[in-house]
Amino acid sequence: MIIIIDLILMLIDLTYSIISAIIRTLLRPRLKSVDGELCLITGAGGGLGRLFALEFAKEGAELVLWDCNTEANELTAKLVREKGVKAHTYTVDLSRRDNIYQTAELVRKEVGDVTMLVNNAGVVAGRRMLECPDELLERTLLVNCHALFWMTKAFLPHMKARNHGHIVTVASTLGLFSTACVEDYCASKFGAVGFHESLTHSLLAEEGLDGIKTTLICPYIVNTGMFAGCKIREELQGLIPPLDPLYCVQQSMNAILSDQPMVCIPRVMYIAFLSRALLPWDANVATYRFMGGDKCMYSFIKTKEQNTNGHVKPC
Ligand SMILES: NC(=O)C1=CN([C@@H]2O[C@H](COP(=O)(O)OP(=O)(O)OC[C@H]3O[C@@H](n4cnc5c(N)ncnc54)[C@H](OP(=O)(O)O)[C@@H]3O)[C@@H](O)[C@H]2O)C=CC1
Ligand SMILES: CC1=C(/C=C/C(C)=C/C=C/C(C)=C/C=O)C(C)(C)CCC1
Repeated sequence: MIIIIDLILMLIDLTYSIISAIIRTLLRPRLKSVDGELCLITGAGGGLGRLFALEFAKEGAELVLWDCNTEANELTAKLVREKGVKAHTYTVDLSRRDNIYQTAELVRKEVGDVTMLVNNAGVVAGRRMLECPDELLERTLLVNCHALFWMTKAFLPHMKARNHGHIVTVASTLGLFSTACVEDYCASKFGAVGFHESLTHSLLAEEGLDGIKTTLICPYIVNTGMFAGCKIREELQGLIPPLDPLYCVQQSMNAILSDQPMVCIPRVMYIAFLSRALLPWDANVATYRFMGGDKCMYSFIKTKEQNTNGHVKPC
């Protein structure tokens, strides 16, 4: 008998979530205020990270900016301060767990408890696996995936103590479906998606933690330079163009500020995600070949080779 009641309650919940998701998609959802929040952004010296900092500053959040590139990070801080917002910079190598924990402690002492965490920093080896130094492949996993564990372990306890906070994971569409020649990146982003989802389930399952929100962001190619050269079949490029970084960040901000659990940017990427799960493997291979998704990284790898001259930029 109880199971029947539970089943009816579950079906009501399910219908309600579908209807509210549709309404959220069609109407403009109410956005929360982040005025007075302490927001930490990793990779703040780079493309999306800097734009996230500027958007959060516009919304009135105080900022803690982490990057391994001190100069680029200071420039972000300068731009943020010009908006009359406080910004605190830290030079951190996210591939080093000890460095993350030490810097987190320093932030707690010098600034206070972080209430919003935007795990944005990411790297990609950009070489064919068999020709790539092991350390470079390993670095992708450390920065894009392992660092999520250490960041969460460092900052979640204080959010839990106050039942207040928000953890944002900037993953990728390549965390939902994959392509050739980016094994390190796909493994790390699939890992990031899995980590994020499990963390979200853990928070939902624990009583009294309804004040801690999570958002997973899965963008397609963004014109920041990170994936310069990556392209699909020429005739289809106009149909699914690379994203403008500001558009990507504004769409992400809408998702974050409306406490949306996940967003694919652009929305058409949900179709690729769904077809990966629903269609037979060979059917996906056929659509990849037709759309140029199978070899989309070839020119990226070539461009990266030319830009770096075969050298690895140390963090
Ligand atoms: N660009 C794209 O097409 C897409 C990007 N994404 C994801 O979005 C996020 C942001 O990407 P994007 O802005 O394009 O990337 P960028 O390379 O422009 O910026 C990344 C920033 O992170 C910093 N960083 C790299 N490694 C470390 C490290 N070990 N410790 C601390 N900071 C580090 C970089 O510093 P430095 O410059 O010195 O290396 C850089 O400032 C990433 O997670 C990426 O995977 C998702 C989908 C598409
Ligand atoms: C594989 C594939 C596609 C191409 C996807 C690309 C090119 C994704 C690039 C993503 C990047 C660069 C993410 C970075 O984090 C299509 C055409 C959508 C069709 C379905 C299969």
